[in-house]
Amino acid sequence: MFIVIEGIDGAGKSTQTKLLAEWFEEKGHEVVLTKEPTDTAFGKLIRKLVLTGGKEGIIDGARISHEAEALLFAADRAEHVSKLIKPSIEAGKIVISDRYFYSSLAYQWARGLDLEWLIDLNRFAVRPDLVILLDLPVKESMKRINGRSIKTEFDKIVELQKKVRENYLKLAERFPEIRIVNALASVEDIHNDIVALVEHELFKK
Ligand SMILES: Nc1ncnc2c1ncn2[C@@H]1O[C@H](COP(=O)(O)OP(=O)(O)O)[C@@H](O)[C@H]1O
Ligand SMILES: Cc1cn([C@H]2C[C@H](O)[C@@H](COP(=O)(O)OP(=O)(O)O)O2)c(=O)[nH]c1=O
Repeated sequence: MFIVIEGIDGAGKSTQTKLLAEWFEEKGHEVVLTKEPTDTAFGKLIRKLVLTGGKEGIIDGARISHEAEALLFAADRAEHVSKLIKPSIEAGKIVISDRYFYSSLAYQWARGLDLEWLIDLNRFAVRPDLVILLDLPVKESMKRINGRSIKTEFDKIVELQKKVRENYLKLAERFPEIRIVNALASVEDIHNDIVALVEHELFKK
């Protein structure tokens, strides 16, 4: 089974992926908890070039293009799918990813790239059984992020986060595997909502 948790920065993805992994482990399942961008060389390159917003991202004095950004995230994902996600699913493990293909659609589309191109670029990405979209207003997520020490370039741009949120909600209309969960609730209530969705998916299967 392959489950993805999506949402804008500060929605509660890392918090909920850990709780869901523990829930599966308590039921005796073997869980692979992963994230995008990954911690491989590709993920490190992305953080260096894209997320710092600092001088590392500058090549010949200009920030890398949005197209190059999208290609980097897709390259990281191609390795992630072939080396970790697919083999783990085939081995009968529960894979839970903090961000995946839908982040590329929501964020790079917000950066002005063509949605159909982004979907084509990621056609190799095996589709999850369930995608949990943690949805909340940006003013709340910003409050949560401000409590965090390290901020990425994306975190700080409120306008971008608003566009990303709108994009996610549009994607939820297009991709039936996406389920929207109210991320304004308490950590425990969100976890219970996610468990209810997972149980439904497990029994439905
Ligand atoms: N339901 C919640 N209500 C209030 N604060 C939360 C909730 N879930 C997470 N947080 C806090 O908000 C911040 C962002 O949570 P995190 O899980 O890191 O979000 P993300 O991974 O989506 O960026 C953290 O400080 C976390 O403790
Ligand atoms: C996976 C992915 C992330 N992103 C953005 C979303 C986040 O703002 C940023 C980093 O993701 P984030 O989840 O914050 O990673 P970390 O916690 O390691 O910093 O990258 C994209 O723009 N496209 C993608 O395909």
